[in-house]
Amino acid sequence: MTVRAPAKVNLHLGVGPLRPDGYHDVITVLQAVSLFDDLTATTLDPTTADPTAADPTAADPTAADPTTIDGVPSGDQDGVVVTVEVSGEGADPTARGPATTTPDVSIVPTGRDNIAVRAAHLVAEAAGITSERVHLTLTKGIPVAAGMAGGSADAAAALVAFDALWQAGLDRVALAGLAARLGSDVPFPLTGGTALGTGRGEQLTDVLATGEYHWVFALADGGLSTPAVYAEFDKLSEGRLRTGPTPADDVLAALRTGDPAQLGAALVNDLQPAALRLRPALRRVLETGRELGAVGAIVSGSGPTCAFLAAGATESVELAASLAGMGVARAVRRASGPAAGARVLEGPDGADGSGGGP
Ligand SMILES: C[C@](O)(CO)[C@H](O)COP(=O)(O)OP(=O)(O)OC[C@H]1O[C@@H](n2ccc(N)nc2=O)[C@H](O)[C@@H]1O
Ligand SMILES: Nc1ncnc2c1ncn2[C@@H]1O[C@H](COP(=O)(O)OP(=O)(O)OP(=O)(O)O)[C@@H](O)[C@H]1O
Repeated sequence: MTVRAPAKVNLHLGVGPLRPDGYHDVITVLQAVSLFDDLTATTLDPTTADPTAADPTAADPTAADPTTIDGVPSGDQDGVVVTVEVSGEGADPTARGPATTTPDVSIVPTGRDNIAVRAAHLVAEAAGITSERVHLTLTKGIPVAAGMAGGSADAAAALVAFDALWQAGLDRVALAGLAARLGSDVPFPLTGGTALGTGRGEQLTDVLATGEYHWVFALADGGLSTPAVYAEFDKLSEGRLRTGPTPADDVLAALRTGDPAQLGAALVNDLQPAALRLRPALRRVLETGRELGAVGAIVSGSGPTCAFLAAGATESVELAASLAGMGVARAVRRASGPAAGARVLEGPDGADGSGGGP
């Protein structure tokens, strides 16, 4: 069973003050873009050891209660064992070179703190599955800790995959409820397209959007931690009277016209000053993209990826080539939006699932 899920870019990210629960109210407009992670779930014979698997019982040092991680069952209480193998973006570099002692947010964990594993345990709980052994292969095209919701895409893909694999019969509303328990960004890659997010970003409504948008992403070396960027936002807001998050009217109006130049001029990210404080070098990346003709330039979500909107497909090819030539980014990727949400590429029997998905 293989499920593909998309990355996102925030076209508007208005952030309100810190709430008592540690989150911020946001008003955000999210667009899914054609950078994808593929998740393949393979049911294993419970009696066969998997030599490629990481230790599934490796403890999460941050988990005080070993039976849950952030309120989500960890799997310790049942016989559901999920192992993980990662390739592409964020695959553990210690597999290729000397071990590093510094924790690196841009490395994808392969233990039970992988968000796709946590999603699997949530579906197991909902479906009453108590004993299964599954191996997950994550083929990551979405950069990690990059502000493009790669982990959230994997979680959404896992929800869709395990719902189908274990015949849990979860409808869209039930899947979105489990997604919101895993993270504020997780409901969006289930549906994809373009949507308005409120609350902490998890409450989604459709928006009227016309046209196809051509994006160029400048990927950075290393990631940024989302909580650290929100904390920096709070520091920068100290002493300022912040009311609610800024509304997204300009972006919503631009999306109705389908005009990239209008959308480019309307892009807003309230987390951008915080991301730039933590990564001052991103200023030059944004300036370079603008100088090279991007009609919009913004830090994607919590960063450090910079997102550039091009006037059209041809312009995006030129912009990507020029940006790559300037050497301001680790890598440059082109993508278009809106992209579809999480969908089954191949069913459990190897059948093409292109007509399927939630
Ligand atoms: C920056 C965005 O990517 C924009 O879409 C999202 O707001 C982040 O969503 P996410 O990565 O799914 O974040 P979560 O896993 O829900 O929360 C991680 C941490 O980010 C901070 N956080 C997240 C969402 C939010 N509305 N307010 C916050 O302050 C909190 O410190 C929280 O503990
Ligand atoms: N399947 C996964 N893929 C990527 N990161 C994961 C995964 N599972 C857990 N993580 C952890 O989650 C952290 C955030 O990774 P992610 O790629 O989702 O960041 P992000 O794109 O900045 O998130 P967002 O845009 O939703 O704030 C990473 O530091 C990583 O250690």
